[in-house]
Parts: sequence; C-alpha cells; structure tokens
Amino acid sequence: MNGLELSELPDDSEQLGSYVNSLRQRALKATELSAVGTFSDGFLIKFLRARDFDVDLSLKLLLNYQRWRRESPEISSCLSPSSVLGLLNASYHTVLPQRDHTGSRVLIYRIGQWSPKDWSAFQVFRVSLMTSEIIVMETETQRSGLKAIFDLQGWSLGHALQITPTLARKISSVLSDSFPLKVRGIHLVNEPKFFRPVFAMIRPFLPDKIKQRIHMHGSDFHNTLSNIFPPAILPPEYGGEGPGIDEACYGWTNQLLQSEKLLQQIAAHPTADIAVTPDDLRETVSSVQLGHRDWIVYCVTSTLRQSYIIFFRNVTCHTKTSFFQGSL
Ligand SMILES: Cc1c(C)c2c(c(C)c1O)CC[C@@](C)(CCC[C@H](C)CCC[C@H](C)CCCC(C)C)O2
Repeated sequence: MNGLELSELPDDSEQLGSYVNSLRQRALKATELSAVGTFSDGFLIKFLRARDFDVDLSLKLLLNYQRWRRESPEISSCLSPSSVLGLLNASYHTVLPQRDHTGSRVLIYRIGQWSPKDWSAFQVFRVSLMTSEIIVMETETQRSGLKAIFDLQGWSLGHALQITPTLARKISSVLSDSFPLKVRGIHLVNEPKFFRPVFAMIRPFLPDKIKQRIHMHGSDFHNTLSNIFPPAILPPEYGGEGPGIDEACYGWTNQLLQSEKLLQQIAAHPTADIAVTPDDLRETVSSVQLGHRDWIVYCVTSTLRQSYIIFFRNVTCHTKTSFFQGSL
C-alpha cells in the first residue's frame, strides 16, 4: 500500500499499527534525554499522514515540531482563545465552514483587522497556532491539508516593524517542516508594494514546493480566487456566494472559544491523548447505554469534543448518580 492509500485508512486500522509503532520507537530513542514521556497513537498519526507514511520524514517533522515549540515559548505556551478575543472579535480570522473541492480547509486572515498598536505579532501568531492545532485533529484535514487566504489590505509600517528576522524564520519553519499540516496553497490578496521586503525575509527559507504554492493576486482577486475555490464556499467579500466574512469569523471564534480547555491541554501535554475529568463529562453526557450484563457501557461526547466509550463494572446506584448527576 502506498502512502496515500494508507492515509485513507481510519486511525484504528490494523495496517497502520506497524508504522505507528516504528515511529514511536524512533521518537522515544531520539527524545530519550528530554522529558517527553509518551506519544499517543493519535499524536503520531498526524505526523505520518503529513508525510505520507514515510517514517524517516515523519520523525524529522516530529522532532522539528518539538524543537519549534521549545524555541518559541512566547507563541506556543499560551494557547488561549479568550486572551486574543479582541482580535477575533475584529473579524481578523476565520476557517470557512465548508472545505473546498479537494477536501482542504480554507483559512482567511485579514491583516487590516489587526491593529499593531494593540496586538503583538506573537499574539497574532498564536491565533494561527490555535487554529492549526484544532484543525489538525480532523482526519480529513490531516489527509487534505489547508489553503490560506491572506488579505493584506491595510498592511502598514507598524505591521512590518513587528516582523523581525527571527519571527520571519519562525513563519517559514511552520510553513515548511515544523507543523504536521499539509500547506496546499497560500493566496495573498491586496498586497501593497511595501509588503515585498517582508516577504523577502520569509521566502529564502521556504522549500521550492511551498514557494510554488504562494500566489500573489493583487487587488483584482475576485475572479482569480473564485477560479481556485468553489464560489459557493467563499464569502462575497472574496468573490463567492457563501456566508459573509463577519458571520464566518464569528462562527470560528465560537469554535475556538469552545476549544479553550482542549488548547490548554495541548499547550501543556502536546504528545498525549486528551485527558478527560469527571467535570468535563458531567456537563455533556449525550450518551447511550450500549451494553448490559455486569458491564455498563456509555458512549460519551465530552466538552472537549472527543468521544469516549466508558466501561463500568459493578456500578452501584450511588456512584452512578453522583458521577452523572443531572445529566442522565
Ligand atoms: C501551521 C501553520 C501556521 C502556524 C501558520 C500558517 C500556516 C499556513 C500553517 O500551516 C500561516 C500563518 C502563520 C505563519 C502565522 C503568521 C503570523 C504573522 C504574525 C502574520 C503576519 C503577516 C504575515 C507576514 C503575512 C504573510 C505570511 C505568508 C507568506 C504565510 O502560521
């Protein structure tokens, strides 16, 4: 089976097991000296899918991801959507509700809505990292990657001064080999002439493959964008017939806010499965009792938006009702 066929298989299929185990062994060897304890299957599969199940390349990506996070605590240690709520409420960013015709997620960033007086480039970068961590949990996004539209209308000296050479390096790293997402296209629109010097800092560090995927559309982008993306999914502001940009931004802001806890866990334990506490469960037992005999099996979707099957044996009425108080 080739990488693309493997990528189509679900996370729990047997054929993936040997790839997951060999990446885990090599990652544990390579990170022996650091404090990383375990790697969950789900964590490793993201890196395998991102590199079409080439274990060498997946390992390299995984180590780069760890290094990037270690070297960028100013960005990666605080993944809290509520800490950048002002930016989100200004309609700076959205992930469109619908994928494009190839299955890619479509992201929009509107630089003009970022006031550089109020928000540092680190905070702005965190928005991208939060979105990336959320969408990379989706199997379909692991397979089909993302496309981003950057609207540079309103790009000013104040913005440019925030993009230091160090930050430019960090931008090129996440775009090339430090995050397990396939970048399928970057579309710049409304880019002014004086964006060029900033782009010139980022470009030299990008591999050819990514360079070729960056397109400059200028201010006459309505037609060109709607040739690339199905018009039905794009907001009218970008030449489509989908929901308006403010509505789309509002929708994604809510998704991010709902993921606050999940992002906190990713910032603290990026390599582990998401841990669930009784508190997470108590709020949202949307469950069915599947089994009987001495086992009681519940299927639970937690506030962290992951599903769990929970097995109980010999449950007394008391523990059951207190654990699921008010929810069943
Ligand atoms: C995983 C991942 C991350 C984390 C990511 C992006 C993409 C495509 C990813 O796949 C794109 C945006 C970026 C690099 C954050 C950028 C934050 C800065 C502060 C925005 C300033 C504006 C840039 C000067 C505009 C041009 C950038 C393009 C050439 C990418 O974060």
